[in-house]
Amino acid sequence: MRVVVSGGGTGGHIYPAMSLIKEIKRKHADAEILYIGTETGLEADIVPREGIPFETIRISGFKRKLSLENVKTVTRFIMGTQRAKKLIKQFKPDVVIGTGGYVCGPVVYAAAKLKIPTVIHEQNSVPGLTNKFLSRYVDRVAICFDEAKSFFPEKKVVFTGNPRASDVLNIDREAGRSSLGLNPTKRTVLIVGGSRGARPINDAFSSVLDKWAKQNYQVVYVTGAVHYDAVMEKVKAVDQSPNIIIKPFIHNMPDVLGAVDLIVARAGATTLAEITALGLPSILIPSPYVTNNHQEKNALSLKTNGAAIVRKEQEMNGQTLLDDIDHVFNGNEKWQTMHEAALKLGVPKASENVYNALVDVIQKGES
Ligand SMILES: CC(=O)N[C@H]1[C@@H](OP(=O)(O)OP(=O)(O)OC[C@H]2O[C@@H](n3ccc(=O)[nH]c3=O)[C@H](O)[C@@H]2O)O[C@H](CO)[C@@H](O)[C@@H]1O
Repeated sequence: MRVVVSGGGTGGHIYPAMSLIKEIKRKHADAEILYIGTETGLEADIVPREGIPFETIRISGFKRKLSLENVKTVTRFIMGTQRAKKLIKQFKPDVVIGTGGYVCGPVVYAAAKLKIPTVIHEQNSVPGLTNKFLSRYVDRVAICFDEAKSFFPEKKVVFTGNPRASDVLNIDREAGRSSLGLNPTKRTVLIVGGSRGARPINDAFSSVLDKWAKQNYQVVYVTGAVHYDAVMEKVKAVDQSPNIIIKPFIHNMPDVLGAVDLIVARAGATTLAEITALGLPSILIPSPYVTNNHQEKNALSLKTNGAAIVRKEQEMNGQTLLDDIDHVFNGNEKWQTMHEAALKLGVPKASENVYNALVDVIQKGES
């Protein structure tokens, strides 16, 4: 089986692709994969690290208002499509899948024009511009929230879930614990602002640095690589507590998720797929800076089912973080109820479902 995979920019688009690649290799040990991304997205770090052949194209996203940048974007799209066509013709894939981010635009479009079977994977409840555009040309649209269905041509849609949900179930809790030096006798909360970090959450966390030390749980705090130095400056100014472990980024996130008891996070769809698969209770602070406020819609679908507490960014500060965590850990049966509600929303077979969608379009020789 020969598969071109493309998805980029942030972890939420890349990790589902990586989990799918694992599933393909589990089913076909001799499968050949080519990942097409950009030089500037997180994929340029994450994909080669896993030893997967990686090629890049240059691309940028459309601005919502008219601008000179958009003219450049169109030019890059055309050039990106030409380069993608060249790479695809050389590699000769059986199928091409895009998992979101601007880079998928030219890659999946090029594949469709070359009559190669194509699939896109939409992680969110409200799709991004690239996937909406591509849905006209592809053979299948794999979705993770029922709410996303209405944005796509009905006949192409298949509900699969997010492959990262399957991947996080193959975890080594002990490895997660020891990789961070966690105290096994204490409960742990992980605070993470999405794959690139989130300054407002960092600020809230830093504003109560002295208080974290006094809690009866331990904290793993992930700043996001670009914010690490700024957060550490503040941390150095106070006594660093053994109760807090601070990291710029976590590369073994599935193991770490398995080792913690509660997560405070943005509401990126891939994170939500992971935590529901594991039944991890969550406090979600949706990013208000994303297209159509889609993170809030992602988060509400967990809140409505009792799996998460949702806190708007404008209403969040250091004290609310402490209070919300306290509420879950010390509220009457709160943790257990949220755990059970989260588990009900998980889609553990997602990797297999997306794999089946690929096989289906190959067998039908669509396009
Ligand atoms: C700003 C933005 O546009 N964000 C979008 C992006 O988010 P973002 O990339 O932040 O998305 P997610 O929260 O969905 O996924 C983050 C992924 O990175 C992993 N991780 C994170 C931190 C870390 O230190 N280590 C690590 O491995 C997480 O486990 C997860 O697999 O894609 C998501 C999925 O389409 C969207 O829902 C988000 O709205």
